[in-house]
Amino acid sequence: MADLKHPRLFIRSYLSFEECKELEFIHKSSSTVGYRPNVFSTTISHLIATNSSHLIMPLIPIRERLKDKLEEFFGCEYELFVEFTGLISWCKGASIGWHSDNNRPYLRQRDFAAVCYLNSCGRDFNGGFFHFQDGEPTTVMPMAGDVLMYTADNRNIHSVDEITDGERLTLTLWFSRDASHDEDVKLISLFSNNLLHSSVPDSCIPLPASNNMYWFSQDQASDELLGFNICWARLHVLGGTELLDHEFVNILHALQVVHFYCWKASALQSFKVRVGTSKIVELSKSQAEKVSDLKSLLLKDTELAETIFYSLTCRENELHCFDWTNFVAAIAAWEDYAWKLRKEIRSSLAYWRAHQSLYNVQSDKRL
Ligand SMILES: O=C(O)CCC(=O)C(=O)O
Ligand SMILES: [Fe+2]
Repeated sequence: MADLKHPRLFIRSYLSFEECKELEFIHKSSSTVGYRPNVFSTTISHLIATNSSHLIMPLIPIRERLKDKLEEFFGCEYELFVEFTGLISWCKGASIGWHSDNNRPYLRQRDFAAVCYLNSCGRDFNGGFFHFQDGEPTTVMPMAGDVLMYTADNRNIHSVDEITDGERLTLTLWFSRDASHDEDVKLISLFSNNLLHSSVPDSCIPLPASNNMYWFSQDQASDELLGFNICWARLHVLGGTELLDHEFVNILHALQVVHFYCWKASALQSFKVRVGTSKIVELSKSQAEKVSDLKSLLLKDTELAETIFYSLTCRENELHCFDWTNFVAAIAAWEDYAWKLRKEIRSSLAYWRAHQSLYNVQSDKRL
């Protein structure tokens, strides 16, 4: 190990661009308001609770690779349990001062942290540099694919500068030596209840959680008079609220499909279309009224929503415009994608239950 005084590891380009994009899709279509101001998070238990368990499948091999790498580097093979896995984004105004990650009585079980950067400073957001108080590296400028691993104790006191623009996204994991804090055991029991004993017919349509999990206001204490529903806000910044019609069972369903379209279309380099060249489908009068009623109810502070969720690239005069034909194709592709993952999770669950551990069954040599 390089530095015993400050045990840490920084690896560039550990995750591929495609892995980052897939996790971005999952987060942007599933997040809830987070645990700190201007922070949003997607936890595995939330994915399970919203009938989106299958969306954890892309996380499983990444999580496993991170754990193996961390155990190897810090010399604690087979000693660690994942205590928490989450996709976490910080928007304009979010920051955190000097701290260590086990600095609260209820966080004492945390032994290590792994932070994977899923998008890039200067391109997707501004600000948000990571600093260690002592030792090398001192400062990390987050770039998509990079990973930072460090001990959760006071040998690695760190801070994150305020985000000044855009949305900074990470996959963050904490690890513990204490088996009673193994999140896998808790998650497997949630999966089992959800996927095995469900009385409702099998479906990939997400089910939104309670409204307060999606309600953002600058002052969390204020009531629902100001602020916005983050699902509506995310659709709004993509121009997608004009597309809502009978195709979508609920707002989360629309958000997943629209973000899926954004993910796949940008991979094909055909997503950014100059203003004026796209065909937008006109809604019927009654559909338009319904959307507008919902919008006024759920997007009370449009300006704030745009400040929080507009990406930097959106502002560069290049607007995201929808091509209706591609969009209809994306609806079908999203369904295929979801069912494929659903099948995978169903076939993995028996192995997970037997081992009480979430792992990549398909690549497992024991089979
Ligand atoms: O996102 C980061 O770079 C680190 C965040 C952090 O320090 C924390 O969540 O404790
Ligand atoms: Fe931290």
